[in-house]
Amino acid sequence: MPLKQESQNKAFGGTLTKYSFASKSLGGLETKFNVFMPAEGEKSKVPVLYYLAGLTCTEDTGPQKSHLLAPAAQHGIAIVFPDTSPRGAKIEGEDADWDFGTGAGFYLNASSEKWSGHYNMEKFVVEELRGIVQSELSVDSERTSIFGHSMGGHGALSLYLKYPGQYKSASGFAPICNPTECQWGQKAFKGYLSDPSSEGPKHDSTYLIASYPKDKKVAIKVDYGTGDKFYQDGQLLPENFEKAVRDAGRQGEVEVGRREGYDHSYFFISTFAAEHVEFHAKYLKA
Ligand SMILES: N[C@@H](CCC(=O)N[C@@H](CSC=O)C(=O)NCC(=O)O)C(=O)O
Repeated sequence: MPLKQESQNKAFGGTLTKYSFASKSLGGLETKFNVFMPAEGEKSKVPVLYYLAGLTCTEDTGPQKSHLLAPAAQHGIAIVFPDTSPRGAKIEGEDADWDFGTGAGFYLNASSEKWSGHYNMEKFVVEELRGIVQSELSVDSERTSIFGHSMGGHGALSLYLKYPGQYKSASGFAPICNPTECQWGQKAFKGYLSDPSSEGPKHDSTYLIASYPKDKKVAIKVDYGTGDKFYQDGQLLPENFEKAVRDAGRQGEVEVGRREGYDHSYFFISTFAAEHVEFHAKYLKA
């Protein structure tokens, strides 16, 4: 696999390395991702977390702003930080809005003809990047979990629920919990999906939780802030997800933290970063 190393920095006793490669899932476009590898990775394969960032972010936002590296180093866990969309697909309208197209891939495979050649972030994260990370880096892919922020929180929860068993646990910082019912999700699904009303629920955690296999336990953690303007504007809808969790009889398997006064920013994420890594460490190191 022609992985090109773009940069490397020593951090918290381990390394943060940026790689690039030409992605098949993204129609051959070059993509970049960062990997935090704790010191333990030099001697043996370590568990791995995928961090999916939100709208307008890149592969650099998480490592630079989340404060996730120190707790990951403490628990001996690697973190992979992919980009949030393909870049440079040259599709008309791709750069027109900050909440659709570039920087807004929504972690699904587009089914509409216009976008489906490149906008396949689901396949990219679940299959292609995971395969590359497993074959090229010192990680134990049997011990993989996923988390993310906002659009990336939607990605983490929905991919966890769509692929039972592939991820040991999932968590979201202010995740978009019910994309078919909020403006961000409706706009994305209308653009990327050829039949949003029938396909949308298949990418929506608030619906997916009901069909998760009954013989498997769910391990999900969500935190959101009451001072988050996107929560106040109805973009996140954690209450709808909580109701779906109750209806599915999964109350004991999903933790939802309502954090008084916190907003949508990386100050909120960094406040709860260590708690989320600790949550995942329980499942990754069980
Ligand atoms: N440009 C927008 C704000 C965009 C924004 O807040 N993006 C969030 C993710 S929102 C959901 O996915 C983010 O993580 N931004 C990066 C950061 O460093 O904060 C606007 O004008 O409102």
